[in-house]
This record gives sequence, structure tokens and C-alpha cells, in this order.
Amino acid sequence: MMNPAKYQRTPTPQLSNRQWPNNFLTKAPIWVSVDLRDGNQALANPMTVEQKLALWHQLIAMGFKTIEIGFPSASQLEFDFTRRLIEENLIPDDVTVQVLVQAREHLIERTYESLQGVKQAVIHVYNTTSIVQRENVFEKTKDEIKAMAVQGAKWVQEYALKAAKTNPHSKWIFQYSPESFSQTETDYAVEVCQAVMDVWQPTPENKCILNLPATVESTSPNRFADQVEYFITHLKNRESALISIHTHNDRGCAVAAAELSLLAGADRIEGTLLGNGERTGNMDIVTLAMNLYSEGIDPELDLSQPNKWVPVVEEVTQIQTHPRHPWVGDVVYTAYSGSHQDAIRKCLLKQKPDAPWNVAYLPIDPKDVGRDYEAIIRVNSQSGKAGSAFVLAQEYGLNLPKWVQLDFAPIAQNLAEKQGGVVSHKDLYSAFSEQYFLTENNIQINHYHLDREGEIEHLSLEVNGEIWQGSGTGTLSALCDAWHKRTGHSVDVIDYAEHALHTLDESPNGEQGKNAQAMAYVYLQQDDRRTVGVAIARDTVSAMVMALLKGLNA
Ligand SMILES: CC(=O)SCCNC(=O)CCNC(=O)[C@H](O)C(C)(C)COP(=O)(O)OP(=O)(O)OC[C@H]1O[C@@H](n2cnc3c(N)ncnc32)[C@H](O)[C@@H]1OP(=O)(O)O
Ligand SMILES: CC(C)C(=O)C(=O)O
Ligand SMILES: [Mg+2]
Repeated sequence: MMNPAKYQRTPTPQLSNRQWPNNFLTKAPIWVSVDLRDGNQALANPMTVEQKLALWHQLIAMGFKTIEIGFPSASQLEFDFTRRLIEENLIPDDVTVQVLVQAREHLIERTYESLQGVKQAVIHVYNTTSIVQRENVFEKTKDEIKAMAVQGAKWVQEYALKAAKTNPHSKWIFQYSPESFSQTETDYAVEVCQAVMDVWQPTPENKCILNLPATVESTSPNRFADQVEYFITHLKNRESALISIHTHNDRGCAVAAAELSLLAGADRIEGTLLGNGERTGNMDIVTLAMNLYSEGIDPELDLSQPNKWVPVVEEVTQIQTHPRHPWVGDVVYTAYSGSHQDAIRKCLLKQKPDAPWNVAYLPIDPKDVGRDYEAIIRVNSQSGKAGSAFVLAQEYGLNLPKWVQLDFAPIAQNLAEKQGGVVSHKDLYSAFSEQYFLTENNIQINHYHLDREGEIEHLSLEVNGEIWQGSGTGTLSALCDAWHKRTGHSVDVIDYAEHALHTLDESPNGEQGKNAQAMAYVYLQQDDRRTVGVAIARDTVSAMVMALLKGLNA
């Protein structure tokens, strides 16, 4: 049985003059991928060294400059992976590796051992400061927990000095996390971090990193931002620390919390690609980076080819990407519903290549992340005329006039209802051509002849072996006249449209060349019936004649 009385709100500081809601983001934060550590520790089957290497290379290719590679003191595999990166010289000069360790001496010692010969590394030490863990896990007072942090900071510093004796060229950067910061009294978190800084004595030129985790997300993003703003504004020597944020997604708001933390003054964000991580995951760097991108901010990560990096992430985590995952899911740029399709089609027609992106229902240009417009609109039973028109235009170059779109809509709808899912482009085109195109089986036109006499055109045409003749102010009206003479029925052309159609033709020597054909559409009124005819032919007149004949016989 559900019982909300069982739960209570995590206390967060009362800010009387909070600033973060007034701020805007203007640049990307310092990104830190923790896929190889936090992401990895959440997997039922942790990554092998080879899988870690595959992901490492991918992260480098995407532009990450700090990568938490693991917990080298935790297992031989983690240790060996660290050694492999160093010994095989796989760490580019502009990339810094980061490693996690508890505030325990033997683990810190082993961590430095794993890093022998590294050019530069972040030693990330943590201990929890949260109320629940102080009371129930560590059974320690606030002062005792602070002492653990101080002791950890001292060991980190001492072992760095020892390492400098054998490897004077290694540069060490110190990072401390008050684990479960978001479930810690914020003034106490400041006190602990201040004590750690007293040990490390960082300066603005040689900063330490203070990483503030929402280890378990337990407040709303605005209250987490309050915690961060309180922390930053109460830290004495803030200019000597980089403020880093590490959120988890228990309430589904890890990205929002990180984004608001940046408004509150944070410099650096830790997270994973697509949000793999403990429980509901770590903060998804892809989502946050793309959020910035969609507001015109350079994310300083290359996320343009999800088709390359998503499979790597899926392979090492054995987790499939949700089709509606923000920015990169399979269907996130696809519209099935009629009014969305209509709006997208109209906006895309108006979108100028160099103008700011201004397309309804598409927050970014799908091409930026390697998506074709072809996949944007898929026709099913929820689609309207615009969906079919878009597909036939994108895939087959047909610019259907609105009256053809309207005429074809029920046919496409019928097909979608019969098939019960998405109608393939091919099926849609077949339905269209079956409905409208004139084929040689229907009618054969052997030749036609046009003569102009002043304003009047005379048309002579052989249809299925019979000669038709008529006159009018143009080819269409001459043809309508010929029809009237033959059948006694009058026909009016309500509308007419034509356009060139470029198709690729294969020449006998195998080379492909462009071939222009003519597409014609006619909209006719015969007695009380309205019909549509469409045709493709070598020249405009033939297309017009054939379209009209098709319309007449529809
Ligand atoms: C929020 C996070 O993501 S934190 C990172 C979590 N990641 C991992 O734990 C993965 C790697 N960890 C491991 O492989 C193992 O935990 C090891 C090898 C590091 C340590 O293993 P063990 O020594 O067997 O201890 P175990 O994991 O059970 O840790 C519990 C002990 O460490 C202490 N401890 C836990 N965290 C810390 C810390 N940050 N600093 C100091 N002590 C700590 C606990 O109080 C407990 O002590 P006790 O044995 O005296 O009761
Ligand atoms: C070790 C820390 C940074 C962590 O992963 C967490 O608190 O979530
Ligand atoms: Mg974490």
C-alpha cells in the first residue's frame, strides 16, 4: 500500500536572495565523462579491458578532455586498464584521466601505484557526508566524518609527494566529493569542503576540484540549485576551486538539476553518455550538451554522429537506447500525426539554408545529428494529406498540388488502416501511381499534333487507334473540346500544375546521368464529378495530354 506519510522532504537552505533564476547559460561547462567508472559500476557485467578501451577511444573522438577511467584500487582489471592507457601511451596530451578512491590509505596508495608514469591525473577522493549514512552506515558524528575527509585529503597529498620522488613529471590535481551532498546539510558540506581545502591549500592558479553529487536525487532541481548556490556563495576561497556537479536521475531530473546548477555558478559537469549509471542513471551528458546546442551554445563536444557512438555505448553497456531518448532516439525526429506533418512540411519549405532554424516540432535540424529528412515523416493512420505529400516529394520528387493531396489523402488513409502500421514509401508510391498514373495498358497515344492559328490551338491526337480533334485557347482546352466532340460530354479544367521531374538514368556503359521528365496534374469537372489525373512523360504536352486522359477516364 502506498503511504506518503512514510517520506519527508530533504531539507535544503532557505535563500532569501537567490540569483540563479536570473541567469542564462552562455557557454559549455567543463565536461567529465564518468562512463568508465560510475557507468561501469552500475553494470551487471562490468566492462572488459577491451570494452573499456573501445569506449575510451570513442570518448576521446567526441572531444572529452577529462575522463574518469575507473577505480584502480578496486580490482585487477581496473588497475590493468589504467596501466594499459599509460604504458601504451593512449592518453593524448590534452586529455586528463581521473580516478576514484575512498578515503582509505591502502586504496590511495594502490591508486598512485596504478598511475605511475602518467602525465597528469585527477585523484578523486570521497566520503559520504549525508545524514542517513553518518547515522546508519558509518555511525559517526559530524566531526568524525569531517575528520575522515581531512585524513583522506592528507593521504592524497602525501602519496602525491611520494610519487613525485619517482615520477617528478606527473602532475596531480586533487578532487574531493562530499558524497550524497544533496542529502547533507549544506552548511555542513561547506564546512567539510573548507576543511579539505585547508589541507590542500589550492590557489586560483592551482585549483582543487570540489564535486557536489546528488548521489541519490532527492530534491527538485530548483532546490538542488539552491544548495549549489548556497555552497558556492559560502565557500571562503571559491576562486581556488572548480565547482563540479554530479547528479543522478532518481526523480528523472538529473539533467535539469545539472542545468540549473550551472546557472547557480558551477563550472564543471560529470555525467555519462545516454545516462547509464547507478539505478535510474547518471546525468546524461548527451541531453545536456544538446540542450545547450539547441539554444545556440557550442557544446564543445562532437555529438554529430550518433550512428557511430550510440552502438559503442550500447555494446559496452548492453543497454538499448530508448527510441524516444532525447536528441538521439530512433523516432525523435519522426512525426506520425497529421497536423505535425503538415506544419513540418510547410516550415521546411520556408526554411532558408543560412537562416536561423525555424521549424515547428523539430527543435533542431535533424541533419545536424546525421538524420535525413526522409525519416522525419512516416505515414500511418494518424497522418493527413501533408504526410503523404512530404514522402512523395522527398522520395519521388512529386510536388503534389493541394487538390491532389486532398484527393489522395483518403486513399493513403485506407492503405494505412488496412496495413495497420507505418506505410512504406514504396507502398505509398504504388498506391499513388495505381490511382493516378496512366499506363500503356489503359490508353495508348500514338502521336499528337498541335497547330497554332493566332490565339487558337488545334490538336489532333491518336488515342487507342482513333483520331481525336479539337480546338481551344490552349492545349488543355483543345483536348477538352476533342473530348466533347467525341463523347458529347463537356469537361472543365478546374486546376492544372506541372513540374520537371529529375530521375537518375543508367546509361548502357553503367554511368548514371540526370534525366528530366515532365510531371502534369489536372483537376477536372465532368458533369457533377470531380476527378484528378496525373502523368509523367518525356515532354510537358505529352504529360498534360496523358494526365487529362487519365482524369477523363477516372
Ligand atoms: C556513490 C559512488 O558511486 S561511490 C563509488 C562506489 N564504487 C564502488 O564501490 C566500486 C569499487 N569498490 C570496490 O570494489 C570495493 O568497495 C573496494 C575494493 C573499494 C573496497 O572493498 P572492501 O574493503 O571490501 O570494503 P567495502 O566495499 O565493503 O566497503 C565498506 C567499508 O569501507 C568503508 N568506506 C566506504 N566508503 C568509504 C569512503 N569513501 N571512505 C572511507 N571509507 C569508506 C565503509 O565504512 C566500510 O568500512 P567497514 O568495513 O569498516 O565497515
Ligand atoms: C563518488 C561520487 C562522486 C559518486 O559517484 C556519487 O556520489 O554519485
Ligand atoms: Mg555517482
